[in-house]
Amino acid sequence: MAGKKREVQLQAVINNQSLWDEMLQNKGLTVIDVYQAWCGPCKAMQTLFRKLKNELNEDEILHFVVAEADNIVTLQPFRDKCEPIFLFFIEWQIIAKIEGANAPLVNKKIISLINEERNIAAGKMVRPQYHEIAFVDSDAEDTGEASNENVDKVRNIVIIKPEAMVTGKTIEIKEKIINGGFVIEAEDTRVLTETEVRDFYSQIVDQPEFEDFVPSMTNGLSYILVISQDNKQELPHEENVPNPETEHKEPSEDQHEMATPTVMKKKWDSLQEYLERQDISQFCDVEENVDNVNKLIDIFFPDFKSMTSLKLERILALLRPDLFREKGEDVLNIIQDEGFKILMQRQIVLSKEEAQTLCKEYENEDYFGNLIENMTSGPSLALVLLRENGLQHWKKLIGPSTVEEAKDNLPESLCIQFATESLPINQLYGSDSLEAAEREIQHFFPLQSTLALIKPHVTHEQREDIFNLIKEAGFDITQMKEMLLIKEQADKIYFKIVKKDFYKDVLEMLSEGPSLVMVLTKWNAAAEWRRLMGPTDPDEAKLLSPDSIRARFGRSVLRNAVHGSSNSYEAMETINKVFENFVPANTEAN
Ligand SMILES: Nc1ncnc2c1ncn2[C@@H]1O[C@H](COP(=O)(O)OP(=O)(O)OP(=O)(O)O)[C@@H](O)[C@H]1O
Repeated sequence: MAGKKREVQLQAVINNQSLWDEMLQNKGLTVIDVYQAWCGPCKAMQTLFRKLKNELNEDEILHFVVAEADNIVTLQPFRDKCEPIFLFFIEWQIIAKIEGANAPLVNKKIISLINEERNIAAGKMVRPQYHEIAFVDSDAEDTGEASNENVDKVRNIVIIKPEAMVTGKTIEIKEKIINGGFVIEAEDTRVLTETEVRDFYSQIVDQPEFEDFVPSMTNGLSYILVISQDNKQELPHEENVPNPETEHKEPSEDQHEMATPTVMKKKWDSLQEYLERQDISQFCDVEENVDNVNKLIDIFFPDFKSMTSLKLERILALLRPDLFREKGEDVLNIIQDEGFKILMQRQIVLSKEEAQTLCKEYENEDYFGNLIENMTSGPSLALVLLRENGLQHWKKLIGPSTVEEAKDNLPESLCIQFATESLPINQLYGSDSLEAAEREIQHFFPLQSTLALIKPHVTHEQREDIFNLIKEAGFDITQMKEMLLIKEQADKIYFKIVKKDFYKDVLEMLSEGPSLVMVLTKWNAAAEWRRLMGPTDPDEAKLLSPDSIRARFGRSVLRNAVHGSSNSYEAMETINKVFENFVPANTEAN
């Protein structure tokens, strides 16, 4: 009972308009936790509020209230939201708003406003001219970094031309775009139709050379990307601004440096400008006009709007070695229960440099040395997670970076749940922003290419189904051509079995019609493609891997629908023979 009484005193309940009007008479600072009747006030913040009230309220200038949005007209814009919202009320005005249970931020805000109130009362400062904040009823205003997303995001469409595709430039271009701090929101490889080429180049269709240009755009695969840049990105600190003199410098072959989370926060004037500076603008064309971009998104990515309204976000998460070893399974279960889809996962023993980059925020702590030793002592688990509002949700789920901070403010966070004796830090890591996530994913899950083949017996309809499976599995089709595989060509692909008795049957089967030969690219492509193909014998595939391509489209061991390189080394060799001039992605074999 005593505890309950304390709780009532901590936050006065405002659940109708007249109580709200009464509250407006409060002296000092009032912190309003806006809630909905159906999801209740934010419990996670009560420990912090209690602590602050004990520490700061001797002169009774700090008040906490919970206010029910459904019954108070002023709070109408906050109805139908379950994300906690905190309003800061001083002198008849709401002067600040924080969305989400961001304890450190709320803590800082309260302390600074109370200090200000005391200085004003002591005559040390004049009350500032407050500007009451406007409440906007917008779903885009959701939380933290995502607020005003549509206003602050600039989208461009980029087409990487067929002539660049055949040399494998796509991978380099994509890497540079990500390293420039841009986000690839959608991507697709396809042979453009004439109409699509005319739509994309609508500004130059009247030029005399245009008709000669069209075939060069329809004679092979193009790569189409929707790329966004966050207008709100702050300019980097002085030391992080890339030096224009050294900006073009490529890393050496054996140098796989991890981009630090802050280095790339450069706000470019435009994507076009950035591509030019990187010497890659000749391989691709950019559409920047907002109306044209929207029109082209509808043409190339009809599902884009519904996808982005879901705010599906990809992030990198990491379980540090102690946690992964002792409670990895438990954490993976929680991740899935929280609605995250695990797109990729791998165990990785971090290098010292990688550990230092990931632990940069602790570098001034006396335990930093131990931390680096611990981080490099055994495998961590790196994960790529996908979820609606993934970035914010993961941050909230794992809590702040140290146990100390989490203990007071977020006792239910994974930081506290999985705290260890050995180190006072959060055993889980997550990307800081979507831009950082893309760079970290690229670092921990480097791209690799493999050679894939669809055999002649596969019908056109089945090919389409296979393309869909390939795309759903996250592969880029980086290169593709139809080939009638006569012996000379077939030997390049099947060099491992040319001496086998059944090879003549393979040659006969391949001579029945054109095969479709492709380069597929994603992290761990060779192994992932073999997993998607399934066992060699379709009957075995039906038993062991019923969703695999061979189980679904294979007819016999010989006519088993598809082929793939055995490993990344074989892939490199074969791709070089079949697609001359093509530079495949293969960081593993480099
Ligand atoms: N005993 C056999 N009789 C007839 N054809 C066979 C036989 N064994 C393999 N093949 C054919 O030769 C291809 C290559 O054989 P290999 O042993 O390299 O199989 P794999 O590595 O599982 O499959 P792939 O190389 O096609 O991805 C198989 O995909 C299959 O079509």
